[in-house]
Amino acid sequence: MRLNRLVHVYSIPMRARFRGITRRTGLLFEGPAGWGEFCPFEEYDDAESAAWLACALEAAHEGWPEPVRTRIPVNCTVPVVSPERAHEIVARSGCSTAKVKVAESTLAEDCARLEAVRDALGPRGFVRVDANMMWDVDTAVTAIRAMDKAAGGLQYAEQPCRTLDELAAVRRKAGVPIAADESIRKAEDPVKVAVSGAADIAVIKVAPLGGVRKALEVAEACGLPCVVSSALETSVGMAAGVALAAALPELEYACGLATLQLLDGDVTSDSLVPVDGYLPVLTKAPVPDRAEEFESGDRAWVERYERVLARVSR
Ligand SMILES: O=C(O)CCC(=O)c1ccccc1C(=O)O
Ligand SMILES: [Mg+2]
Repeated sequence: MRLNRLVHVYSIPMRARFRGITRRTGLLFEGPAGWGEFCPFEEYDDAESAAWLACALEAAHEGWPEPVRTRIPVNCTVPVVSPERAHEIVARSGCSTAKVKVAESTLAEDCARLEAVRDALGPRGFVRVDANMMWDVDTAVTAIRAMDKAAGGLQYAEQPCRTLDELAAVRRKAGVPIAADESIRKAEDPVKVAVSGAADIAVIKVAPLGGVRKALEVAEACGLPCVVSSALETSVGMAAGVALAAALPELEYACGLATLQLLDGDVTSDSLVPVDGYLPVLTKAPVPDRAEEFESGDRAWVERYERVLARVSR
């Protein structure tokens, strides 16, 4: 495959630290079908990054399957911030579902943040938490029960522990539905992983799963209701997640695609930020007409892209 001509390497500061990072970096390129975004996290090796490139190549060279809906309900995402800041994020978001990152601070701090989130949402909103595999079974059960009380009811708890056996045990004991995220996207073969005995909901991410078509296969194979969630892409990559959510036969839950607000800027003037809790479905990624403002000039990204490209086109 020929190297694409037009390439931008971006670096955008995060408004708050999220999953340990304070800047988001990646590469954008254009193909005959539109723009694609290649943005595996910095620590990912070339093997793990190959799926992320397959997702970007699908956007740039093939385009996406037909949507079955025109807008996507989304949750706002609350990082580890003060209760006051959490309240503000939720109240300003316009979303009726909030996902709160937990397990990075004390349980008391998580509970205080959840109380603030419930206060901002009102009694009819939905609150979910994401622990990113941080707990063992006993810690998870204790924490989830306490957080369920503090939040005035949890919609689900995402990936409380590392393994499927642990998720199944927490699911039996905690009395709150469980969602699998890392168990799917980090699996040897995401299509074959048997999550339905361990979780109630599947979180699917378009870039780590290798594109919209691959992720649709994963969604169908897992046999669970799905929540499409972002990997902190700019609007270019986010459009692929929106295309996946738009093509899923069923969509019961709000999706984790409202993460542009976590970045201090975007590469396009057509930013995919939600209005009244929904994102519009696009047929292709927006043009990154503001990429120059965030251009990092980091050649290492171009080298990474070329190495991984050689791997996927082998
Ligand atoms: O789901 C959301 O609301 C936002 C996306 C999110 O949390 C996330 C973003 C980047 C990397 C990992 C995760 C995660 O779900 O664990
Ligand atoms: Mg998660």
